[in-house]
Amino acid sequence: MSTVICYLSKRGTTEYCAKRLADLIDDSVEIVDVRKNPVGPDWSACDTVILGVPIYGGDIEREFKQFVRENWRYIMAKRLALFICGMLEKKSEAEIKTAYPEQLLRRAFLTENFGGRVYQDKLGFFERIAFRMVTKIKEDYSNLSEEKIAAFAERVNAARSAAAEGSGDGAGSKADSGDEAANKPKTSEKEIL
Ligand SMILES: Cc1cc2nc3c(=O)[nH]c(=O)nc-3n(C[C@H](O)[C@H](O)[C@H](O)COP(=O)(O)O)c2cc1C
Repeated sequence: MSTVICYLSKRGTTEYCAKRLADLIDDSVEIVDVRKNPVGPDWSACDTVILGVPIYGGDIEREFKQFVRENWRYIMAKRLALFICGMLEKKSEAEIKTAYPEQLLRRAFLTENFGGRVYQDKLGFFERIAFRMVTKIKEDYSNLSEEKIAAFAERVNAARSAAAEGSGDGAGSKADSGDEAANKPKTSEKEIL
């Protein structure tokens, strides 16, 4: 069994995080850009799913929501970890809740905001204005945390090893996120959305 990281990225930061995680996770990892592959991976081949999405204007892109909706039953059946890329650290908790439906959050054994980065010359005129309004930042800026990415990967590795040794997902698992559920879809998206 392998790990799949499904992400959306507008300007490369979330993609960078997905690739860093893939380097740090001790497993064969498939990376899926949901804009290029909205159908998703071969879900039967993986037991661990990581989702990652950036925050813009307090929300996430419609395509990502659609990807999650359309693949709900598969995602809910796997060992699940979720991240966002957002610069507003104080809003991390609220933005994670905005990015992911409540049931996905309950299902996940791990959630994190890795921070974000912006290069002003990559922004269009209106986006530059919107960015300044939201963040009050006028320069290039990064608060992306390599430490958080590494710690996240470590917990994914720990969960996989614990499951391999037969002791659940080993990472503060929640009631219905045990390994026995990893490949058995229980809930259809129609029941949820
Ligand atoms: C126009 C604009 C609006 C943004 N709004 C938010 C926001 O509401 N909350 C937040 O935490 N970060 C916000 N950010 C920061 C982005 O989440 C950050 O740059 C992230 O790294 C982008 O990821 P990406 O490169 O994968 O698209 C905003 C950035 C821009 C350019």
